[in-house]
Amino acid sequence: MIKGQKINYQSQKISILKDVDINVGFGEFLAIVGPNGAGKSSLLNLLANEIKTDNKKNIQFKGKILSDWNLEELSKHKAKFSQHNAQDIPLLVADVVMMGRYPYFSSQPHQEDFESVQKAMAETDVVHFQKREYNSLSGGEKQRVHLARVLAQLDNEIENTLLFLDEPLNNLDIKHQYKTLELIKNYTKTNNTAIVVLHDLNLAAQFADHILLMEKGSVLSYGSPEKVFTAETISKAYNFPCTICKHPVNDNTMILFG
Ligand SMILES: Nc1ncnc2c1ncn2[C@@H]1O[C@H](COP(=O)(O)OP(=O)(O)OP(=O)(O)O)[C@@H](O)[C@H]1O
Repeated sequence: MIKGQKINYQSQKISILKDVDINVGFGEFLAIVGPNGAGKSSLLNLLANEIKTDNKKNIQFKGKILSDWNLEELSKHKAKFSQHNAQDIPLLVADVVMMGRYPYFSSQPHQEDFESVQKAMAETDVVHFQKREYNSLSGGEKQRVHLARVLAQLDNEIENTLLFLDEPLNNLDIKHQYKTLELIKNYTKTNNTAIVVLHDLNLAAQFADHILLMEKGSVLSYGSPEKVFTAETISKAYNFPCTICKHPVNDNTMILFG
């Protein structure tokens, strides 16, 4: 679906990404993890075509160089949920979700746009807020509205779409954290791909197919949760002690800190 070789990125002469290799397939759930400042958001922004750089020739999306894509066409193949969503949008909730449909109509939304909005709002449990002012919602409720917006953006006939999510669990209560990860997992089960920045390593181990662990702009480890999440690797990345064991219920890799 998307691959990049030796991705380097610098801003204001500071090197932010160094020789990052990445290859994410159709139907894959990739979690990008790592300590603060490791370069996770920068990598996501670069892959999502949201950073202006000359260095995009070595990123290919669906077999075509990322910078060669027509932007309108690209917006129907991939969507991105940002870490810092706008907190002040003077619109009703349903109209914020409709923003995801902008690539599909010019002046007035069509019936299918309204249907996509309703479907996406149901998936993220915000239907009951749809006529509320977006600005009146809580932080977690606003997050779910933006999640609905990006889902509505990718509700189309294209076979393999790609969702980028930068810390989608911020502000969410435990039930909505799990519901969101289950939603992303189900999205990947129909051959779509999700690349998700997560801070909770145990949730990453439980839901992701592969983990990309970053440290200081480079890839420290990349592979299955069992391969990446060793006590030695995690302690090195986070400079914090941990123990690895098996989750007593689902047998997934479990990390205990301290
Ligand atoms: N435009 C910029 N100019 C200078 N430095 C930058 C710029 N953008 C990012 N950085 C720096 O690059 C590093 C990586 O930032 P990035 O936001 O990608 O990290 P992150 O892994 O997503 O961190 P966090 O977990 O805190 O969100 C940080 O040290 C950050 O301060």
